[in-house]
Amino acid sequence: SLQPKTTWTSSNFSNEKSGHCTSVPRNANMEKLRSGYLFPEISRHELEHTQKCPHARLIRLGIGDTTEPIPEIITSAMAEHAHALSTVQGYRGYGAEQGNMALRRAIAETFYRDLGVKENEIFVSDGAQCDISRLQMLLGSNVSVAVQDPSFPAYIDSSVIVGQAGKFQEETGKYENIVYMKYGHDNNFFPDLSTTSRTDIIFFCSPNNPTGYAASRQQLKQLVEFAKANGSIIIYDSAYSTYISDESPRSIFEIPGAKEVAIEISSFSKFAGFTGVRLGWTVVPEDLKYSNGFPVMNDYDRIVCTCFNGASSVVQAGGLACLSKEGYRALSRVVDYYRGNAEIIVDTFASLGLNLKVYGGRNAPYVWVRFPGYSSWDIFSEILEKTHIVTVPGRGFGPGGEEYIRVSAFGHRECILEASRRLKNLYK
Ligand SMILES: Cc1ncc(COP(=O)(O)O)c(/C=N/[C@@H](CCC(=O)O)C(=O)O)c1O
Repeated sequence: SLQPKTTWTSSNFSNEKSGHCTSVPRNANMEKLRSGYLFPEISRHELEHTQKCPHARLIRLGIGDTTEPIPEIITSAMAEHAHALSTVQGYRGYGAEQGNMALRRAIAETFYRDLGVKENEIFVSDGAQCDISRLQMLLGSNVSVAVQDPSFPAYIDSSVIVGQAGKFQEETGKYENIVYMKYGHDNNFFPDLSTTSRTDIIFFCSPNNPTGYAASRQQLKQLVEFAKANGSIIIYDSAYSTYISDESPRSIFEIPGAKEVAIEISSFSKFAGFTGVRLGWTVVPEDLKYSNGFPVMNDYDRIVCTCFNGASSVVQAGGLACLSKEGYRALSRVVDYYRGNAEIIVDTFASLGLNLKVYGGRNAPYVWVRFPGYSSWDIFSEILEKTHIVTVPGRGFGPGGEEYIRVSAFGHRECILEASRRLKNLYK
């Protein structure tokens, strides 16, 4: 249940000293963060709405959180492992910080077969969001960063927290020292690299959150060449790769030369429903070297060993079951179910006849809807107030998201159909 949680930020905290204060100074980087993290903010708006309309049946198409049960073959593998911990012969303590070797091998086999990714280059974790922060610890504050605009907010917020960013500029809605690679309907959803400044790190998400766009092979070749020419490292987020239904690359390592310039993070959250179970992985290729020739993988291994004691053994048993033939087949049916939801959402907005433009939903569980001339927070509020449907205002993903909303396809089918009916009643 949603508890009222005030997120204390610079904007809603007054500096009056009340009661005892320590002498510890606040981290100046935390001061730079402009508002609460986007998704708890959405939850806060949702809570306020339910308090205002206690009888409304809310439909949550905001935070990209899975809703369908995990197939029995996977949950029973976790239960079996958990029960074995009650026996002398079955009990296990700390595992390898890098992950269970059988699981690392299964990830290599399932997602990187014939791509030359080896199991020792795969680091199992408690989720991609956590790995983003561990990678930021690895990189430190003296690197320059580029992000897509709009983009998943964790890249920017973690860059601010570790000190890579300068001050926030109210007038542009951007942080200094971060390069925002604008992309959208007017440039085929891929940034113009010919006008993009060089940075040490390039965060790139495909299929993209929030736009749902999957970069083409040609575009990713450009990205790899751009990174190679600039001596940059790509951090490629493939959390939604299992939703790709066309020939778009599922991994950056499908692109020749990528192992010398890219790290890939991914997750069990969106294809296995592990958003609350917590399991992900990061690929750091042996060929990826710092400017002094030192392998990045060695330092990432040190970060993992020092700052993380490995993913839960129970959850890793579940991960292994996900990648079994039967488990993966069962999960593919769930991914198809969400794809069907996305199709209904795309058709709904396309049918409204307003001057709006509908993107995404084909290779990702997100539909990206543009209401030209409207503020995305106004659209978000109008839809919430008049249809009790939660979406995410595009502006929350960066200045490039203005005029858009993101609609998640994660939901029970009857909720998606009801949302479709309500939107048609509102706008038709
Ligand atoms: C591109 C991308 N990468 C990583 C994640 C989080 O992955 P996990 O930490 O493995 O669950 C996400 C999760 N996104 C959800 C949930 C966000 C959240 O609650 O932090 C969303 O965009 O609604 C993501 O979109």
